[in-house]
Amino acid sequence: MMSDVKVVTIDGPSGSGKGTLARRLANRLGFHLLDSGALYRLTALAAQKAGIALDAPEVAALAESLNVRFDADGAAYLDDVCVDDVLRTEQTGAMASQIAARPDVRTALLARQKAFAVAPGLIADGRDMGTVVFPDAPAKLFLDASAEIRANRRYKQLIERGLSANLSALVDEIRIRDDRDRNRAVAPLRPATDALVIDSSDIAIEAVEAQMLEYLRARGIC
Ligand SMILES: Nc1ncnc2c1ncn2[C@@H]1O[C@H](COP(=O)(O)OP(=O)(O)O)[C@@H](O)[C@H]1O
Ligand SMILES: Nc1ccn([C@H]2C[C@H](O)[C@@H](COP(=O)(O)OP(=O)(O)O)O2)c(=O)n1
Repeated sequence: MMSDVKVVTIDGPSGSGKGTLARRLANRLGFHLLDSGALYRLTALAAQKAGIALDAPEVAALAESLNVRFDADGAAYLDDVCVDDVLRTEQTGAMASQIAARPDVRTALLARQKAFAVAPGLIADGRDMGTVVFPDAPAKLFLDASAEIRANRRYKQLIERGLSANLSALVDEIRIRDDRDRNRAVAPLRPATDALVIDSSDIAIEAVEAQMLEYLRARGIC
């Protein structure tokens, strides 16, 4: 039952470190992991593959019937084909942000996200984990960092993967995506009123994790 499951939510804008910290905490605590952004990205890719416009009402039906799975490393499969490389690009992130503004798409993905809450616990990474999907979660975190620092992190990540990147274009893209995610009518990106907000602009990953663990210990999660 949901109440037996310790749900920890981590929300925040692109490049704030949600995915990195969610993985680290899930490994450390032996909890399951929900990468909710991947579901929005997969829906956008499925729409593209089916030739459906991102603003068409058919996208919600597609989201509902999505044939997806994640392997043990978190790599995503759409219709049994690994799509992880294309899934993680900035272009797919931008498409995901567009379809994510549709209320019917968000509703279509809700039950699928809630189903990830399985004992002993879940680390849920996204934009509305603490506000909409798991409003009763006993622990809520919100990660932030300046747009410049987040774009810089993304730049380094892309270069490390051997991909080309343009820093000033990344700053612009991050600002556009932030703006869309923060100002949409349904489930906008914002901290839950009971979330611990951590600005990681000047804090190393290990120190962010230490702050999160201290918060989780204080709430009896670990
Ligand atoms: N506190 C931090 N300091 C420096 N780099 C960080 C920090 N947090 C995350 N990163 C790096 O920033 C990049 C983006 O992090 P990621 O976890 O993918 O962010 P998000 O899931 O919020 O988009 C990764 O390369 C990650 O290693
Ligand atoms: N819970 C969520 C997760 C993602 N989204 C949307 C908005 C985001 O810009 C896109 C992509 O999210 P994702 O977390 O994969 O992106 P980042 O890794 O933070 O760059 O999906 C959302 O609306 N709600």
